[in-house]
Amino acid sequence: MAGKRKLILASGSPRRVELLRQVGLEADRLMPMDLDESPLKNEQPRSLARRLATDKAKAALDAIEDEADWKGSFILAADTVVAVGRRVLPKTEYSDEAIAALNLLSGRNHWVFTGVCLITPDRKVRQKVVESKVRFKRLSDSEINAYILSGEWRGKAGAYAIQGIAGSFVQKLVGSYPNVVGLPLYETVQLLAGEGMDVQARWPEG
Ligand SMILES: Cc1cn([C@H]2C[C@H](O)[C@@H](COP(=O)(O)OP(=O)(O)OP(=O)(O)O)O2)c(=O)[nH]c1=O
Repeated sequence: MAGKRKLILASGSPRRVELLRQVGLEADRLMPMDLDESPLKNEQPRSLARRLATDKAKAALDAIEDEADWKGSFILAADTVVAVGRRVLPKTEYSDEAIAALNLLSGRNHWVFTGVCLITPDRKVRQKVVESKVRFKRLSDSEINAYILSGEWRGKAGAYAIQGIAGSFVQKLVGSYPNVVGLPLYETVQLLAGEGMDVQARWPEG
């Protein structure tokens, strides 16, 4: 019966909705979960991505506790973390922190980790962390200033969005492009299918 279960996306991210839709999966419900996303002391970027994805999914599970119609749903959540070495870059809110982050990324490799958590209808908790290595070209001050004016860095992990102007900063990407945007598609669909979702039955007809 898991094939017919509903899918809750524990997210408020329009990018995650769009990425799921791209592979023929429409979430039946969106549940943005507002959590404190600060890293714990000495927490590695990969562990942070896994923990936050899991906390978002579990928070959604708690929230539907009294909703009989949604109890046996799949719950999917994700969290994307940008890191240089062990250092986690913030989701930038202010231009000075965005300038600092972009200077750090300039001419270097960094890692993007996206944690994905799936809670199954029988409440098993499945997790994956997908990593991608991204190399930015060297950014001049004038490029950084112009990028700041674009506003595309606002609220973004690592102060950039690869799906926008910053796509032109990327010299090399080893891993998964949708993972950098916010949801690794191959791994997410593997997780869902592996836990009994009839993925193809959800594909739209054209
Ligand atoms: C590196 C990178 C980050 N981002 C953004 C997406 C997110 O805003 C942010 C990662 O934050 P997340 O906490 O993973 O996601 P979110 O807060 O947007 O959504 P949710 O409700 O699911 O928690 O970085 C991009 O859009 N493109 C990129 O290339």
